[in-house]
Amino acid sequence: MSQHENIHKHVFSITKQHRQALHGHKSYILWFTGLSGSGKSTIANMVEARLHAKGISTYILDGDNLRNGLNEDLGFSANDRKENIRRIGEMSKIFVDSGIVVLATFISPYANDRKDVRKKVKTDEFIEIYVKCPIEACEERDPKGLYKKARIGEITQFTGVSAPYEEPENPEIIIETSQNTIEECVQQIIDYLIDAGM
Ligand SMILES: Nc1ncnc2c1ncn2[C@@H]1O[C@H](COP(=O)(O)OS(=O)(=O)O)[C@@H](OP(=O)(O)O)[C@H]1O
Ligand SMILES: Nc1ncnc2c1ncn2[C@@H]1O[C@H](COP(=O)(O)OP(=O)(O)O)[C@@H](O)[C@H]1O
Repeated sequence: MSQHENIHKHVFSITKQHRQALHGHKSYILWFTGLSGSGKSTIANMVEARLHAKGISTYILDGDNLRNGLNEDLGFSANDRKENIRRIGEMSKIFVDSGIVVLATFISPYANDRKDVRKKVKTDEFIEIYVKCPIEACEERDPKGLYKKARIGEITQFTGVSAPYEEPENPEIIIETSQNTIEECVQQIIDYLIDAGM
């Protein structure tokens, strides 16, 4: 017997469409993926400020922040990362249903885990942004000193050093943070959203 057999979905009268109409805009997920130090949080922070200034309701879900709360029980094994991304995917879907634009900033190194999130929402509600930056540049930045610790073995399973990162094959947007300024990367995302009517 399925454990879900006795769980019945309740349909409420106020729907995503009602909430979107109240907000006056579409809701969707901007999914930032990339190495530690590639610029996910920096860019998402500025994109959110630009959207907020236009009257768009937003929320940032960030790896470090969520791992101090909802996901405090998870580490960095492949299975724990999968569960991390699964939970964030479910949360992101709830945000989309509530009419809010989600900016999710997670390394999310496994292509299949990202694909699973994509499948949870409609095609145009998931915008994958590959925050592309060579590991050498990320390591040079090392904003939290984590690469240094990973190189001397103080942190294990560190993405790009002792754990894999699978590059997105077909992301909606690629920003190259070692080639372009922060402002240029932010503008590239804003331009995409304007072109897509978001
Ligand atoms: N082993 C290891 N590998 C990668 N990252 C590590 C690790 N240990 C701690 N950290 C810190 O955790 C942040 C990444 O968390 P995420 O939830 O985004 O990771 S994942 O998507 O589940 O792979 C990551 O944040 P960012 O630097 O902002 O990417 C690090 O600060
Ligand atoms: N073009 C750029 N885009 C994003 N970040 C940049 C860029 N150029 C330099 N940086 C710097 O790189 C660092 C990126 O750190 P962070 O945003 O925390 O990365 P992540 O969230 O991916 O770990 C910041 O110190 C930021 O100022």
